[in-house]
Amino acid sequence: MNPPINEMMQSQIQIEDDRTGLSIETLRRAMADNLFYILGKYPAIANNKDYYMALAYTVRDRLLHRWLNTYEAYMKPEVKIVCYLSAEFLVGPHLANNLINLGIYDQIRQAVQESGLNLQELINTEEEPGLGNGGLGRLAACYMESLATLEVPAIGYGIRYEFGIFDQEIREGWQVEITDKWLQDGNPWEIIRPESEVYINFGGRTEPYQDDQGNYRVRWIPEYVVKGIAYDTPILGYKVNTANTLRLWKGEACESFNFQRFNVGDYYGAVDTKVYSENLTKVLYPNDEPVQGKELRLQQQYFFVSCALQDMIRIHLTESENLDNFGDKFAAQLNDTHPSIGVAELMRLLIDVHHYSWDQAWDITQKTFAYTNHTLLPEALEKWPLSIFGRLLPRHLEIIYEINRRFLDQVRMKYPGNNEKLSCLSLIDDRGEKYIRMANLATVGSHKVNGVAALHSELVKKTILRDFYEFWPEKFTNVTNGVTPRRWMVVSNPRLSELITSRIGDNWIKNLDELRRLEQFVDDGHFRYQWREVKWGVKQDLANYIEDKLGIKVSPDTLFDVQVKRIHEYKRQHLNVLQIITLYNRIKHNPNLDFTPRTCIFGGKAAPGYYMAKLIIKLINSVAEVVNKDPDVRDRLKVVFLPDYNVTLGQRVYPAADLSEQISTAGKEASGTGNMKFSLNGALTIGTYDGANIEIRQEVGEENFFLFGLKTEDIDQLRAKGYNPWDYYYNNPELKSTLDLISSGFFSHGDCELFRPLVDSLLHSDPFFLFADYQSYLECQDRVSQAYKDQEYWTKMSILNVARMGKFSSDRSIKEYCENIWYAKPVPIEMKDYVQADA
Ligand SMILES: [N-]=[N+]=N[C@]1([C@H](N)O)O[C@H](CO)[C@@H](O)[C@H](O)[C@H]1O
Repeated sequence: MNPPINEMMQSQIQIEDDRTGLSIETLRRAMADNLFYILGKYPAIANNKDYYMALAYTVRDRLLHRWLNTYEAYMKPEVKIVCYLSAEFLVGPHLANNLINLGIYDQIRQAVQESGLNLQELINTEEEPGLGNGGLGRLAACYMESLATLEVPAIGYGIRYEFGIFDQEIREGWQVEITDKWLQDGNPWEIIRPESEVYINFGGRTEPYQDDQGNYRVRWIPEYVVKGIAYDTPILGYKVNTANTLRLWKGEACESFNFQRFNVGDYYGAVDTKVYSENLTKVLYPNDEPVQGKELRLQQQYFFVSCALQDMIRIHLTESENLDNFGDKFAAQLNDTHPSIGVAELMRLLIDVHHYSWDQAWDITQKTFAYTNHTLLPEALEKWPLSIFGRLLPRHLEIIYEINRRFLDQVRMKYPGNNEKLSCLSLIDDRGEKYIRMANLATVGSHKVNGVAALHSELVKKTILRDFYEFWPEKFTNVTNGVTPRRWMVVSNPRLSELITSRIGDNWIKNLDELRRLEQFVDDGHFRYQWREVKWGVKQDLANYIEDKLGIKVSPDTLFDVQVKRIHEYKRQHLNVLQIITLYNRIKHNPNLDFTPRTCIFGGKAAPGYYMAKLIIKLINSVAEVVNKDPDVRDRLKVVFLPDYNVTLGQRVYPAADLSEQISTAGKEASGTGNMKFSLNGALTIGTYDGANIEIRQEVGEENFFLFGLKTEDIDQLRAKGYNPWDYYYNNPELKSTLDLISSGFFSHGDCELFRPLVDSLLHSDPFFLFADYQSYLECQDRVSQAYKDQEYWTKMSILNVARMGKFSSDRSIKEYCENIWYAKPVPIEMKDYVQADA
């Protein structure tokens, strides 16, 4: 017999309080309940991983109301949703960030403490989802967090790789890649959505036919079909009710087991479609920039994009008759060309499945899509051989031909008889083996194209997309990258955040321009003292981590000179090493040299197939081995390579830096985002006139930025008149002795061959102009050493750097995308109780 209503409501409210209450007692009980009922453990047999999971579920309970209220609010036809299509989302660990964005960090810390546990230890047990390579993937994550904090409806669409970016181990100085089993202990932050399944075709052929109304149509008869299943992760805004969704797709077999095959003993055949389908989303391609034209990569791209577009159409048709206003409901951003097949896929879905005319479909497509370019590197511009493309996506090839035919008709109109223009603008590169140019497809199919920093966007218009810019100047714009201050300041650097808040309140966390108010305290000696104390404390933490992980003793009294980012020749980690060897030589030649003690810290993964990048890692570790134990150096110079650099380690490193190395060859780093994270944590930048360095210098003031090196125009002139690295080698004794020391085998136990490929590449071609910038860099580093001696002066520059970095919040970037590209507006979420909630 059911209990009387109010008793039921009472127990319901009780349950509700248990699952959303924030009193310390309720939180403690919730953790204990989850440990028992979800993890099936009791304290005596539980470890930190179990407690972490129990806590994660406790926190998840306290965001579900926001999440479901947000989801429901977006289902209204008038609500425009931003869909961020990205092959990478480098979200980082969730727990600490969710506690900060829910505003419950202190309650949870107390509840965990009263349970006899340590919150930071539980936070450190979380395995981060490494679903990205570097800047592009992390930018997508910062943007998703800012979209939620600004209460802009958004869905992030991507791939749920079973194995993310490899874990990096360093063995005898060499990088070794370890499979990233991030899911092995389960993932409490995602919810599977079986009802979201969609079907994705591959291969086969197309067939024209006439439908019942006599319309000519085309059907696609695929060779095989894969099922796409969505896994949703909530993306919380900071202290708002909004919780947007990151919807990542996993490939599954339509039929996971074929009994007929099994019955005839064909055991592999019985599961091959299962293996094939799941392989699709098995692993992330570990290349940051250079593309690998592997068929599986194109399959991955088409898979998640088709899942996303079918899902968007399903959402639209739950509230609208047809897809006429699809471009008003959704703004789909192409995060580089990786999802650009979406242009042809939306055309296919609109024409073949929903029977729109070509022109109607094309209007909807161009209105829906916008494209962000993230790199100028020629080897990073995706182009697919027609052979692979046509075999895998026969219908899309037909559609791309038709898009191209109609587009080139327009081009002929504007440039009659100009075949050069036609072949430059064509979606098809038909010189030699034919290719589909994905950047051209993305540009033609989008209403807006943007670069990621002012210089980069100008170079996009002047170089790789020049002809398109001349054809459609109004399409091109810039949105300089940004980073979220929640993860990169509040979560990563609580001590600095508290010091800032103690002086200007905490509005800066949601309105980063407020940091400017710190300027009034730059002449306050006590504030500068507090500023240095915070930095010293964080440096001590990193020093402890380095000793614990690597057994290397470094002192927080030294200048922490840090370069962390993917290893790539254009990022010039090897120029930094040349500088270190030069400093070492100076000490060796004059041990009593007046030397500002320095700890040079590196971190970053090299793409497994990128030999030169791996050799650079080996060189860094080899130089470290010699310098760190050389008695003449007397600990005044230390070199450290931090293994397995990722978001979690970044959160340790950015707050601890004094000097941020942003030394790419001018014109090569589209933007950089690490540069912003360092500066927001009080590090001063030594950098070239490249990417967002330029805008950081403009904001913080030239006097608070250590600029060196050639600008893009200088590099172009040098290249034009013929650049001979040997000239620099013979005319600069310090450079020569530095190179000669490497060639002599001094850092490789006498093996002169080990680093020859690197030395030869520099002496014979030096494609990234290290020699040309070497002297300017060394002199700039001397200025840094001088400046660091005057700690009051350095602290003033550090405070001014933070105070003037407001522009580089990803909130500002998202506001620009909303105003100039997506035409999307905030939709504040009213919290409705699904059951009596007292959160
Ligand atoms: N691909 N890609 N490009 C990059 C980074 N490597 O991920 O995108 C990042 C995000 O836009 C940029 O900051 C960076 O300069 C650029 O090289």
